[in-house]
Amino acid sequence: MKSTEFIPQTPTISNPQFVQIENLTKSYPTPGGGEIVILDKINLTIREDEYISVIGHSGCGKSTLLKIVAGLEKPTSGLVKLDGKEIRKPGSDRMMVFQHYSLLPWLTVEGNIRLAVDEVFKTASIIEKKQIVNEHIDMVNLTHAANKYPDEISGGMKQRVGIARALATRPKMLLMDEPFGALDALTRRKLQKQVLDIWETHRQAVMMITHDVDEAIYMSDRIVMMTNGPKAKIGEILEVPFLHPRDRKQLRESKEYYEVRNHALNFLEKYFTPDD
Ligand SMILES: Nc1ncnc2c1ncn2[C@@H]1O[C@H](COP(=O)(O)OP(=O)(O)OP(=O)(O)O)[C@@H](O)[C@H]1O
Repeated sequence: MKSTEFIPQTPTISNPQFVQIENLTKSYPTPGGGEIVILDKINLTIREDEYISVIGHSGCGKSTLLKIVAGLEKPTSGLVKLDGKEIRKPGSDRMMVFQHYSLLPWLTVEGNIRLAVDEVFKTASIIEKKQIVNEHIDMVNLTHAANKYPDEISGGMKQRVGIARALATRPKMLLMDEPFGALDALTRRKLQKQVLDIWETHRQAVMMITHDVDEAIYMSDRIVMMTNGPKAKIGEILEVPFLHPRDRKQLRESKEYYEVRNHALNFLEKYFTPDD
């Protein structure tokens, strides 16, 4: 028996209202001098260790919602709080992963991650920073490519660098906008698993936009389903009734998986418009 088994485990209490989106509305001006309401009175809370997916038809305002939580856009009315504090601008407590990798081409894999670590851990020693960088390169299995430049690695590897870069700054929340959307099917599956493995060991709040219902079910605790825009609302929130860690094959063998899947697909179908 390992000695650690005698150590009493302190139950971790996760803040159920870590992220609070309250009555959030977002409008944009129209060329005619009016305004168009994109998001209409959105209310949502996210737990400190919860993985949320957001699905909805193209143009309904998913990215706009994510950008407001990131602090890149301001709500027209309503607010978003993170850990009790109102979000007014971007901060290192929230990191984003985009569909397109946004790496600096003149820096190596290590250099790209190092830049973010230097920016956030200003007072850490060189050795500490190097350790953080190496740990995260290793976490996404890129140690062999640490000295390569972005144009020398594949799309999947670039996305792993983007994920390692976001995680290396130890954010309280990870915001991902279709992070696997640009990848081929096999790479996408591998990276979904890798991200889920990392999240299962280092739980944090995640908000991920996806168009893929299977991805949402495999990865998230709840699926936020948005109605079509303009004036998009949260139509329904679907609980995903599977414990972590998850195994894709076991999920597919369960009847509940298809119930959840059909429920989500029926929701999307209901809001389908022919020009989608
Ligand atoms: N800066 C802006 N000014 C005016 N309108 C905008 C602006 N940004 C987004 N919009 C509009 O807001 C709506 C929602 O856009 P958003 O990108 O959030 O949708 P989405 O659900 O993420 O779409 P997709 O799934 O296609 O990425 C769209 O009609 C878009 O044209």
